[in-house]
Amino acid sequence: MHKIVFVTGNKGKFGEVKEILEAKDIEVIQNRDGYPELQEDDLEPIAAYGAKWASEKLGMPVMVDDSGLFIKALNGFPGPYSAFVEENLGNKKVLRLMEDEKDRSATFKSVIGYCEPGGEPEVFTGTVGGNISFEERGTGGFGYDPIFDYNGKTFGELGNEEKNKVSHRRRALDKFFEWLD
Ligand SMILES: O=P(O)(O)OP(=O)(O)OP(=O)(O)OC[C@H]1O[C@@H](n2cnc3c(O)ncnc32)[C@H](O)[C@@H]1O
Ligand SMILES: [Mg+2]
Repeated sequence: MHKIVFVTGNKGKFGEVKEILEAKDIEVIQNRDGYPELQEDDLEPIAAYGAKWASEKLGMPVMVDDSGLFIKALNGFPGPYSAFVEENLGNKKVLRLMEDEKDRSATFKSVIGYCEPGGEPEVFTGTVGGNISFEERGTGGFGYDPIFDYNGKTFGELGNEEKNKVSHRRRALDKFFEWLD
């Protein structure tokens, strides 16, 4: 049986990952110490570096999840700056930026970084396409979920179980499981 430390300060991410991993008989423990986040245009190098750094520091197999929302009409913004934008601007301001945009398409992306002490990091990427809604809807999930419309319902309206079947995070974790086996 695998036992993995998930380094994240995000309660929503941890809850989702725990549910998905436990169904696969993988034990996951949260560590909130964080890791140095590289300033990069994409998420893969950030997740790879974070996983390597934290596994060496903790001396255990570690996973991290660097994720973000890429909005087409905003040239991929907030992308790697998703955490900063969520904390400092919030969903209402993102909706304001999108006020006059007809093309509402957006991609959620999750990059799982995994590393064992002394090893090299692996990364697994999952994406899901949707549209930025015109208003916040739903109270489930976290972060950008209330403004990400997937087939007519926002991730905030879907509920955890449904979100976990189709989310970017789920798709990245499925690749991770395939590799782990
Ligand atoms: O400690 P870490 O794991 O870094 O937690 P974080 O919240 O800082 O996470 P990121 O650096 O990966 O930034 C991603 C941002 O995108 C948001 N986000 C990521 N996945 C999401 C999801 O499934 N639904 C809604 N928002 C999401 C998340 O809340 C952050 O604001
Ligand atoms: Mg972060």
